[in-house]
Amino acid sequence: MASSHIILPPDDDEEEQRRREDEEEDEDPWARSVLPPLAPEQAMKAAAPFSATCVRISRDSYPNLRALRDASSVSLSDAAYVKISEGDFGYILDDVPHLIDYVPDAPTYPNPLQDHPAYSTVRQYFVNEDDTVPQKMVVQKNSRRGVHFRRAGPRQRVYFESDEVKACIVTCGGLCPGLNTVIRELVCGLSHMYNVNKIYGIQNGYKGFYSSNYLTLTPKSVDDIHKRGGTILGTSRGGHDTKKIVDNIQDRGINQVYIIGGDGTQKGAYEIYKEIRKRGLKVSVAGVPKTIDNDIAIIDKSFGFDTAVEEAQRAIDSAHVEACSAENGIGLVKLMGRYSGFIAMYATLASRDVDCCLIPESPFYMDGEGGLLQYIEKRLKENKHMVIVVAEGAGQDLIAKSLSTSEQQDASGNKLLLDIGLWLTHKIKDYFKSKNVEMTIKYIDPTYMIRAIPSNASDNVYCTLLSHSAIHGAMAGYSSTVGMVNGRHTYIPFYRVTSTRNKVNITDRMWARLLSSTNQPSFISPKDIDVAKETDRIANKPPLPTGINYHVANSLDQSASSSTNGGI
Ligand SMILES: Nc1ncnc2c1ncn2[C@@H]1O[C@H](COP(=O)(O)OP(=O)(O)O)[C@@H](O)[C@H]1O
Ligand SMILES: O=P(O)(O)OC[C@H]1O[C@](O)(COP(=O)(O)O)[C@@H](O)[C@@H]1O
Ligand SMILES: [Mg+2]
Repeated sequence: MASSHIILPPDDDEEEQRRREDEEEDEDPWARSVLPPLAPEQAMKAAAPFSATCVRISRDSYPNLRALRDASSVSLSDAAYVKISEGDFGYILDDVPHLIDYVPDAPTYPNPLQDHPAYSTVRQYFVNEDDTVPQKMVVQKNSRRGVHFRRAGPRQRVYFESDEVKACIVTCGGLCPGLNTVIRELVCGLSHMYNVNKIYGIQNGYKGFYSSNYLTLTPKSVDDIHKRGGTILGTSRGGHDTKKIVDNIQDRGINQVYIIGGDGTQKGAYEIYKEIRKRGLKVSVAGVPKTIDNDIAIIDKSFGFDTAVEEAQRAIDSAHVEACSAENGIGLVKLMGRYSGFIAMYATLASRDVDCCLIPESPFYMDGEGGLLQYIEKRLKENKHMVIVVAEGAGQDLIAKSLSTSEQQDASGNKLLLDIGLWLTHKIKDYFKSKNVEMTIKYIDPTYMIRAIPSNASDNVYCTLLSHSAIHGAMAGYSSTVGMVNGRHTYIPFYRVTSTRNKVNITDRMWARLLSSTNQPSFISPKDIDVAKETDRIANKPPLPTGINYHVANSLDQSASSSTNGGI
């Protein structure tokens, strides 16, 4: 496959001079992009695992970099870490960093799996270095091949000897079913597949790197933890002090860091990686994305999500029973989902007993024609009972307005939510009281119950595969987040999973299915739909703009590059 790596320009005088000129012309900070710490020869080596041709980006390419930034939300400081390659027919590899990007002489060793009695029998067990997975599956005849991620899995050669590995595992952020399974599978996978026996658990999230003892983990000590909810390591919000964390990694000789957590955690993992790289340490950083809200970008689905949706059914069933057993009974269930309403949407679709689902992505209003109260009244008249599911992040603007409270944050900087369930309960009660209509409302808040349980069978298997991908990647010298993309396991650059958030798209067919199953009003005007479509169009813009010159030998033909969706 013909491909080329984009390497930002080295810091030589001539370039410097040109950059200064550019600065004067153009105040866009991207044009003054920080230069990478790599010399071109090192960069060439860095590309070696992908057998690519490295190409320096010249001054002429700055506009392209700016466009890349605009299209994929790459921040200025990320520029030096982005590894983009191009191939035939619009193929783009959004690659992940590798140890030899900055430790060019790191030795390699044969993968011990080849002598493993179970794995050595697998035909084609090792992943081909050139294997990549497309981000978008649906294409047209003339589509460009679009963005790809490196396929996860065991490599023929690894960058660590088994004896040399000192691994640590940390869990951060809120709970999620499956955390213990991931911990277990990381410990057992490292031990059973790669004969690693120095594995440590960091207690209570990021701050545990510098404030607590490290726990020794063995396959025996984690043997049955997957049957328990929560995390045996403990977790926390806040406390990410990059310098202190990396000081401890360095002092204790840790060379593989496994970080399980959500979007905030993956941002933290990226900071740790950058500091490790700055110090030239031979350390792999592997992020395993965790989020009960399913709001991490790029990946198909987060582990624990299915378990959470399943558990939510029990609350909805109870709400339904309560509602059916009363005159004008309403069952109201609040589910998690700070910014994204996936749990509420899937739990509603699965249940079929829900008459209205409210999520943060779809603003609603209470009073007047087409409002929530009018709909509830109509539904009770028709059916004598109803069930409402609300995601905790929905309607926050309405509560804030009526209570005139100021926004508060948790230790990680996440917005602290006001209780939409309680607020709705009072509003609904007041409404019917003012109309002299008898009714009963039962508010069920199972939010913490659905994330504190152990993962179900399919999430357990998913956790195992994610953990194995993380181990294979770290052993092979990659630093990245692992994730399933279109059903295949991949290594995704940290910046890609943290630069945007996965949200329910209220202009796609899934939300329409929900509306048709509940019969609730959409609460949006045609004008709002146009705005949502436009937002969606912008969000789905290809990460690389069309028709740009990336110094690729086999550049794209004009017709392909002018396709409206950028060929992705
Ligand atoms: N931008 C960031 N840079 C570095 N660390 C971060 C960042 N955002 C969050 N973190 C750290 O990641 C950890 C978990 O973040 P949090 O948002 O609470 O949960 P989650 O990872 O589940 O989203 C916390 O310890 C927090 O300090
Ligand atoms: O655990 P806390 O601090 O009460 O926060 C609750 C939040 O945690 C979540 O369950 C998950 O959030 P994270 O992915 O950031 O961990 C949200 O749905 C919810 O809003
Ligand atoms: Mg989060």
